[in-house]
Amino acid sequence: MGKSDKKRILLKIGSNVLTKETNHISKGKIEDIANQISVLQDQYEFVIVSSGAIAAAKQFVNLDGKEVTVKQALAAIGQPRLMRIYQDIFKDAGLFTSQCLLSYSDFEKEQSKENIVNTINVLVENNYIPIINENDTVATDEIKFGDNDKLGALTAALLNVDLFLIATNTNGIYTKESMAENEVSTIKSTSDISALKNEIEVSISTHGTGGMTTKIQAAEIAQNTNIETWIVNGLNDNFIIDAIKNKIDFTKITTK
Ligand SMILES: Nc1ncnc2c1ncn2[C@@H]1O[C@H](COP(=O)(O)OP(=O)(O)O)[C@@H](O)[C@H]1O
Ligand SMILES: N[C@@H](CCC(=O)OP(=O)(O)O)C(=O)O
Repeated sequence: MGKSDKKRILLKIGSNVLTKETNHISKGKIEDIANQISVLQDQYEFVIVSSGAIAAAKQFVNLDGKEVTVKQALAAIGQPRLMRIYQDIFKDAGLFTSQCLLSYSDFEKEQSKENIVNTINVLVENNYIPIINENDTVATDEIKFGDNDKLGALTAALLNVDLFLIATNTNGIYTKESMAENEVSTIKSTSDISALKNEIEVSISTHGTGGMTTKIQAAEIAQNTNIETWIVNGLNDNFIIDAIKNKIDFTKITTK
């Protein structure tokens, strides 16, 4: 089978977006993503890195304790539930889904890397959208640090995608001045990762999360393999299409 001439997008969707900042998975958000993929599918093919396993479990089960093993158990309970929600909603939009569970260490072994690429290529060629999450039973990196950004970047680099799109809950990366003044202003385009890191240092304490730091590290991994990263507000409907059409503010981290 020949390689398609479609542009390949690695779409990373964080728990904040998937839950629309509530305590349950938003079917409306998954519908929004499915509808956009269906509109774009003639020109773009998608590989998804999706968080949300723990959130999907928490909405119906309560396990005692806050330690990592409890989170791992919650992820094991929630992952099939999350996948069923994806499968049902994507099917209604005429799309097929598949699940791949990966961990960082898989990206350190040549054989595993080759196997990942081959499997994902067959899935995509046959129109089964791969939905990737960390294999939380065997690896705890992402649930310890609370983000799938690095997993998204490693996958984007391994697959040599055309675009790495991180869907989060802000209109991209804001300048530290604008955050301090409470009138946020998006950094629209830059290739200067170290300058971006400086913007964030102060902003983290303002907002009290390290969320953007891991996104910038992820963008750096992508940039090192010549891939552009877009950080887009996934809470808004139609965010992928609107970003492609340049109708919304978001941050582009361009290649050097
Ligand atoms: N300069 C900045 N611009 C935008 N958001 C920032 C900045 N610095 C820190 N943040 C924080 O990063 C958060 C996004 O990261 P995170 O909470 O990990 O989301 P996700 O679940 O999408 O991975 C924002 O909601 C914001 O609180
Ligand atoms: N892999 C886990 C946790 C990953 C996580 O929380 O990441 P993110 O929402 O991207 O910051 C899950 O699916 O719940």
